[in-house]
Amino acid sequence: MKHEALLSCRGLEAGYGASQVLFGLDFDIHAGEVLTLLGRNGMGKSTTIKTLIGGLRAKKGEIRFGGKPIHGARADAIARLGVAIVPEGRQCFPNLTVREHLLAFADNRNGLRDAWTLDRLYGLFPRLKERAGNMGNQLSGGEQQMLAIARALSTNPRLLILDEATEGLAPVIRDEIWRCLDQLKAVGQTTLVVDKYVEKLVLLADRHIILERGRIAWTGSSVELDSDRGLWTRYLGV
Ligand SMILES: Nc1ncnc2c1ncn2[C@@H]1O[C@H](COP(=O)(O)OP(=O)(O)OP(=O)(O)O)[C@@H](O)[C@H]1O
Repeated sequence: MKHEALLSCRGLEAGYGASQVLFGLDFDIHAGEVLTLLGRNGMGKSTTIKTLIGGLRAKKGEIRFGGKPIHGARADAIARLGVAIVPEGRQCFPNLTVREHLLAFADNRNGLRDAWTLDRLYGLFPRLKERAGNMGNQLSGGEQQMLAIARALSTNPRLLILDEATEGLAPVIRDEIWRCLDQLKAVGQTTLVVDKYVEKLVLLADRHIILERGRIAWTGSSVELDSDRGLWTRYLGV
């Protein structure tokens, strides 16, 4: 028997005021899976994420996390259940050191095995260990992004969400983020990724959802997406 999904959406509709953006999304994220949300600009990826994390209220439909309904729950309550987001734009604190960032939010309230300790986080991002005593405002953009990911992991989330985590980063730093994703997948961290580097994501992720004007246009495995370049041109503009 298949286990219940960690997160499931049914008939999810959301938007801003009178303008509807999501028109009935149905999808599941299973524990241990790396899932991507793909689609051209303005197709509803960020809106989907905002709705999942309680930043925007669903107009219709259902979101369940760990079996509990969370549509209608507040963002802080959803975070406490174990959903952590690495937002676009990183948002590090200028006056906290790297180490302080990683300790200030550290928690394992959901009792995950193999919790993310400071040592494990430094193992994932050796660069952060070298910069442990530096303030947030002394870090490069790439280091801030690594710190944002490490900080989210320090809360030991059951679901990690990366929203355009490689946006604006130099290729060499982007590679660090891909390497991190690969390691997260190897240790079974359930992760939802929004990013535009499809050629990397088919190597790193298990499954993909393509959004087209607020609807799921296609969903399938990395092998399926990799072998159907028509999807790339039709829906992803690559
Ligand atoms: N705060 C907002 N108020 C009103 N409309 C919005 C708001 N945020 C997004 N939209 C609209 O919702 C639609 C979906 O946007 P969304 O940001 O979810 O797309 P996206 O797929 O994440 O694309 P992008 O990569 O450009 O962010 C777009 O038409 C956008 O203009």
